[in-house]
Amino acid sequence: MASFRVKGGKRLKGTIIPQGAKNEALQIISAVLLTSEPVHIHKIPNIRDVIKLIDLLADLGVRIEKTGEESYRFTAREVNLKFMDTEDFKQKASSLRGSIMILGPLLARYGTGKMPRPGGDKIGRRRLDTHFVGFQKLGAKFNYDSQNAFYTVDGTNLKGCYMHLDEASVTGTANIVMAAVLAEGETTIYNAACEPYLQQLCSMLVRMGAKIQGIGSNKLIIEGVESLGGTEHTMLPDMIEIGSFIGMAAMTQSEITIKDARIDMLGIIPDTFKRLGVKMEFRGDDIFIPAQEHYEIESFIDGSILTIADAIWPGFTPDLLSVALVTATQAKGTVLIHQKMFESRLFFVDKLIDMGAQIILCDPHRATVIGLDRAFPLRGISMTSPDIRAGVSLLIAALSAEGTSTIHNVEQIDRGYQFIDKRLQALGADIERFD
Ligand SMILES: CC(=O)N[C@H]1[C@@H](OP(=O)(O)OP(=O)(O)OC[C@H]2O[C@@H](n3ccc(=O)[nH]c3=O)[C@H](O)[C@@H]2O)O[C@H](CO)[C@@H](O)[C@@H]1O
Ligand SMILES: C=C(OP(=O)(O)O)C(=O)O
Repeated sequence: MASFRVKGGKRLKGTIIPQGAKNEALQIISAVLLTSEPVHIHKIPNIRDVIKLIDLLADLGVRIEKTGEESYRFTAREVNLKFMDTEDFKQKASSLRGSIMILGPLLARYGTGKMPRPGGDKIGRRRLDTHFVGFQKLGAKFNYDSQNAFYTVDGTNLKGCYMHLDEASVTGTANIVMAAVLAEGETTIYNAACEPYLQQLCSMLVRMGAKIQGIGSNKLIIEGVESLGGTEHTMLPDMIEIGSFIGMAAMTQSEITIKDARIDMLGIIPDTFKRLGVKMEFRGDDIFIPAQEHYEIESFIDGSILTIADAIWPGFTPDLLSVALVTATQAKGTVLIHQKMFESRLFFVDKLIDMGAQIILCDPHRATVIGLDRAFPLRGISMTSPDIRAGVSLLIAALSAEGTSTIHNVEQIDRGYQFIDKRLQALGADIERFD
């Protein structure tokens, strides 16, 4: 288990370039299984989950060539389906969440797919019903071996249909879209998720020859095609990283420029941090965050306490609520943070409280933060990162705190943030990794 030692209280300064988006990468890399032709992908983040998925594809027989620092060419000419029956597969596929998205492409192209219960953050119940109900509606047979926690889908003649998803699941929508693009006839997916990750996936599939209408909306209409061809794709900058850097800059009173942020694809993220009082300027496609000693949380128009809640896109992503929460700890004012989707994602606030933050955990979904307005700094402590986004929020708290903090289990942070210690060192942070 690796750890970070962080000496807090230093102001950071400089420019940071966001990595390619983690959750987009997991979809896009799974989609290479849909074609026998090469798919050349750029801006692939060098993070644990993505590397694990690439390894899994290599084990499935996909030819993988590294063509640049962040570029790979994938050719899934033949796929070794037998690998899915091995212990090795079970162990590797169950270690990340994104692996679930190889099922849709394998079902579409080979009529079969298998998967152990996938891993990912332990942030509450993470059901997969939407994925499997969608496959079944397309005509696949589904089996769940509860003793071994192993899912199987089979169906060689998928047929398009109308479906209304029970929830707008991000990975579920990606999986069903990837199954439907090669199904016979028309599939309508209503209540589809439409995060930028999905917009990017659908646009790539269209470049590969798929017929998809409604990209960016919650109603996708897909006309199945016989086969798909190769293409080239570049990942968007990671919007969750960008939000994390905005929060970090505010908390540490740092002047930071986030380069090439694709502001047009960030949705409500910048405005949400602005409501916490964080000042920023858009300079072309860069986000400039000035060093700010004080920032003040807005109230609602009627004077009541601001609520920041997560919602499916185009709402505020749940993956940035922990960062919004930590950012509020040094603001002036009060905010209610409401995590609607996941029930175990706010428990990390006990560590922030140990550091001196004023937070009331109302219930597993809601926390009220009473900002300190820098009346005193947080103090460094020793803590363990429970999940990827709580982990980065604790890191932000540690960077702003007085004294030294130790954060254990930083593999959780490495799942989603590329070389984060080195990139923060380049901005002047005093952070050191040790085993
Ligand atoms: C690899 C990947 O891409 N992971 C992301 C993906 O996970 P993932 O695709 O697993 O998450 P889902 O979109 O399926 O659902 C997330 C949670 O929200 C609940 N839910 C979802 C939709 C809805 O309309 N109502 C509702 O309550 C689900 O029951 C579940 O508990 O999307 C999540 C929600 O943005 C993000 O936190 C994860 O980072
Ligand atoms: C919850 C997340 O990831 P995963 O779905 O891979 O666990 C996340 O990226 O915040």
